[in-house]
Amino acid sequence: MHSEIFATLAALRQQQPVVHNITNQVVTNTTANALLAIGASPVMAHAPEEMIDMVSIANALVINTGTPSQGQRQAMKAAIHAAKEQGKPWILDPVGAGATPYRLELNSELLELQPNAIRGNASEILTLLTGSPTGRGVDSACEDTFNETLDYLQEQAGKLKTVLAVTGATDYITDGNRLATLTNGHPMMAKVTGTGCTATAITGAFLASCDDPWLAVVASIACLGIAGEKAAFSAKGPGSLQMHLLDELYLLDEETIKTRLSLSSQ
Ligand SMILES: Nc1ncnc2c1ncn2[C@@H]1O[C@H](COP(=O)(O)OP(=O)(O)OP(=O)(O)O)[C@@H](O)[C@H]1O
Ligand SMILES: Cc1ncsc1CCO
Ligand SMILES: [Mg+2]
Repeated sequence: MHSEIFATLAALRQQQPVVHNITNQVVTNTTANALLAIGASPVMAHAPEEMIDMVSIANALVINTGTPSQGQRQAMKAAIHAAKEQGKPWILDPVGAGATPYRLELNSELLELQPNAIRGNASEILTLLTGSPTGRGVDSACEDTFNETLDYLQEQAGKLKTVLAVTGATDYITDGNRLATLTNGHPMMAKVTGTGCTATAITGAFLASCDDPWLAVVASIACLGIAGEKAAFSAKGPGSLQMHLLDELYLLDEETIKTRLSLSSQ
């Protein structure tokens, strides 16, 4: 599958999609730089007054609930409605969905607006799907047992007509019919805040450049995992990992994807 993944990345680099992000205060800079490194054109905007105009110049919308204010909540809904009207894909990152009742309520509201894809860690995705909080803040607390719930994940993706991506040591991506399991990446990636938010942001770019949303999400998560494990070779710790990750996203080529891809799909 490496050639389909590279073709998807090549299409993204050719198109340089504009990706509109309504995201959290922690990762705004990191995710903008990751989008530039992979070949997209980021714009970060959350004033409710400019949402319709901003969506109209964008090719995809990324919604991340990491630091959700009341104003952002309003902006998110306005932007999502505009994206749906204009037939543009949008992706949800339900950051810390189970951390507080406010976050769970907001994320449940956003789920009802039918995202084209949803990416989170195991706790966030299970919280969102079941409505019962799990996890610790923005970090996952149920990854070890996640593979027991894969049938449920597939069933929910089919029911919600979306692509669900659960990331962690192993990444699972399903649209209800197809399931990809990826084991690229490196444990140090979890020691840099916002690597998951980066996964979601670049997935917005892949969704803009690929007609098959499942393939777009698989390609995105595979590219990040491969770039992350390569970055970890040259990194001394989380600080330099963050810097090397941007370089590896920028340098990613077909040969690297071919030799490093660790994916099974069914
Ligand atoms: N133990 C691990 N081994 C390999 N790769 C990992 C590991 N933990 C995370 N990753 C990779 O790191 C990236 C982010 O995934 P993660 O599940 O940590 O996101 P997250 O919890 O939403 O992060 P954040 O909230 O900080 O943005 C994914 O590409 C994932 O594959
Ligand atoms: C640490 C943190 N807190 C809110 S959002 C965020 C970034 C990782 O999700
Ligand atoms: Mg996250």
